[in-house]
Amino acid sequence: MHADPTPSWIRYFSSNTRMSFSRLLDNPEILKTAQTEIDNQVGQDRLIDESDMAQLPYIRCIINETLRMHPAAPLLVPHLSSEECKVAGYRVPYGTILLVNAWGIHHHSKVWEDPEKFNPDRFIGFDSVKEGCKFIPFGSGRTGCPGENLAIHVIGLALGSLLQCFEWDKPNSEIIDMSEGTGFTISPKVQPLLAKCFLQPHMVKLLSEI
Ligand code: HEM
Repeated sequence: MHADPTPSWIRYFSSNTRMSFSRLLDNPEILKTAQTEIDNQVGQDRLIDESDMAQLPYIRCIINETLRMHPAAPLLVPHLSSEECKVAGYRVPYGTILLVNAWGIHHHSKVWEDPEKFNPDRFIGFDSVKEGCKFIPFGSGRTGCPGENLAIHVIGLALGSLLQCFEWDKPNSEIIDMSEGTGFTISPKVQPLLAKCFLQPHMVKLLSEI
C-alpha cells in the first residue's frame, strides 16, 4: 500500500454516518477540527478503536448535531396510552396513539438558535438532563432506545476511522444535497454520497500491516 496523490472515489450509502459525512464535507473547518482531535487523542501509531470514544468529545458533538438535524426516527415510535392521563395540561384519553415530532422539536427556532445551521459546538458541555426534552433522537425515559450507547459507538468508530485514515474532498464545489427521503425512518434522498479520498501518508505503514 502506498500514499498515492491520485484520489480514490468513495460511493457511500450508510445512512447516519453518511449524513454526518456530508455535513463535514460541506464544513471543512469542522472536519479538520475532528481530525485534529483524533490526532491528539489517538495519535498516528495505531488505529482508532471503540475505547477511544470517551476521549473524543468533539466527534460526539458532530454525531449529536447530525442526529439533531436528521433524527433517524423523526416521529420516534408510536406510543399508546394504557390509561387516561394529562400531558402538559392536555387530557389524553385511554387508548390514544401519541406521536412525538422529534424532527419538529430539533428544528424549532424557539428551542434551538439558528436551527438550520450545522454547528456541533452547540453540544459542547450539553447536559441532556438539564436541557429536558429538546434533543431526543433516541426518545427519552423508560421507552427510550436501549441501543443508544451501541449506536453512538458504532457511528463514532466508523466516522473516526474514515477521518483518521484519509483526507477528504468533495467532487465539486456544489453544496451537497441533504434532502431527506420520506418514510418511518430518515434516509438521504440522493444516494449514494460521492467523495474523493486520499490516504494519509502516515497511515500507509499501519494499514499495510493489517
Ligand atoms: C442511530 C441509531 C438509532 C437511533 C436513532 C434509534 C432511535 C430509536 C428511537 C427513537 C426509539 C423509540 C423511542 C421512543 O419512542 O421512546 C428506539 C427504540 C428502540 N431501539 Fe433504537 N435507535 C438506534 C439504534 C438502535 C440499536 C443499535 C439497537 C439495538 C442494538 C436499538 C434497539 C431499539 C429497541 C429494542 C427499541 C424499542 C424499545 C422499547 O420499545 O422498549 N436501536 N430507537
